[in-house]
Amino acid sequence: MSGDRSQEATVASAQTPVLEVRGLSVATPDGVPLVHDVSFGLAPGERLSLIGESGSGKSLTSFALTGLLPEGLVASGSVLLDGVQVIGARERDLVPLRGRVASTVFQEPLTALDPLMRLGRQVAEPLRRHLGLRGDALRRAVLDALAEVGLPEPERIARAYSWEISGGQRQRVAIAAALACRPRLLIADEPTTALDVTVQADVLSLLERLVADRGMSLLFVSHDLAVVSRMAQRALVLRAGRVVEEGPIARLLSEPREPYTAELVRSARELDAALEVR
Ligand SMILES: Nc1ncnc2c1ncn2[C@@H]1O[C@H](COP(=O)(O)OP(=O)(O)OP(=O)(O)O)[C@@H](O)[C@H]1O
Repeated sequence: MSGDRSQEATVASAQTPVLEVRGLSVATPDGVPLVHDVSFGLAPGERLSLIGESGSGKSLTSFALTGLLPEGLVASGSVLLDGVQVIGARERDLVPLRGRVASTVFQEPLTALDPLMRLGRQVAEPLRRHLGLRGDALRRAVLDALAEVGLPEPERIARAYSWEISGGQRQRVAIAAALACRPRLLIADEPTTALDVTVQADVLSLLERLVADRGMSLLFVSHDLAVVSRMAQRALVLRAGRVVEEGPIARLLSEPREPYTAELVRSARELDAALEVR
């Protein structure tokens, strides 16, 4: 009987949408709208991208999903994360969701990592808090998490500080910490923009592999259409805080309906062509 019930619970959780966003808006304290009426959903294992030029509201939208908006900004509408309402929730009700249900990897790993704390402790933190691991089990889980993101010599990296390793390695450590507790959703906000071009491709391959192997849902935030078309199946195009177009990426690239999307596609192609000429 209890076996049946636990099986039912697993099935129900696999079917619950990971994320359901309805009419999400973000405004300044004096009411200036920065994000307006954004809606979308993410099914288990689905990969969606938010694209748009700088300042279009991609980051504020992604911060609002886990209640991480900058001080003073106000979110309204509805964000159901694994069935839990994020808008208006108390901070102490959101903490258990971050890292456990949804994790964010940011553009600049230096801001995600504490320069005064050994990297191993930073990967250990979510494993201790969410999974209650201690002692040897915790040490092993930290080394496994570092090895899984392709870091050589995980023991050395665990003892190092963030300023002692390269930018690409730092982003791998940030990914290890974000994914240590096997969240259902990864929010990746321009995760390779701050990295050298040679390292970018490796980090994208790593994210692709982890998302596929674990059947995670992915919200991939980027201004770079080439990267987006590799990482996601569907995209929302944001402009000045509003969704102007959405659909499968192949269709957005071949038949953009909005002039703004067409412009994004055109500048991406121009950049590609310029690189080929060189
Ligand atoms: N704390 C804040 N207070 C007031 N306005 C803000 C704040 N943070 C962001 N904004 C404004 O909100 C708009 C959307 O910003 P957001 O960072 O979401 O854009 P973005 O599309 O992620 O751009 P980028 O790719 O440059 O990060 C911008 O006009 C930005 O100036």
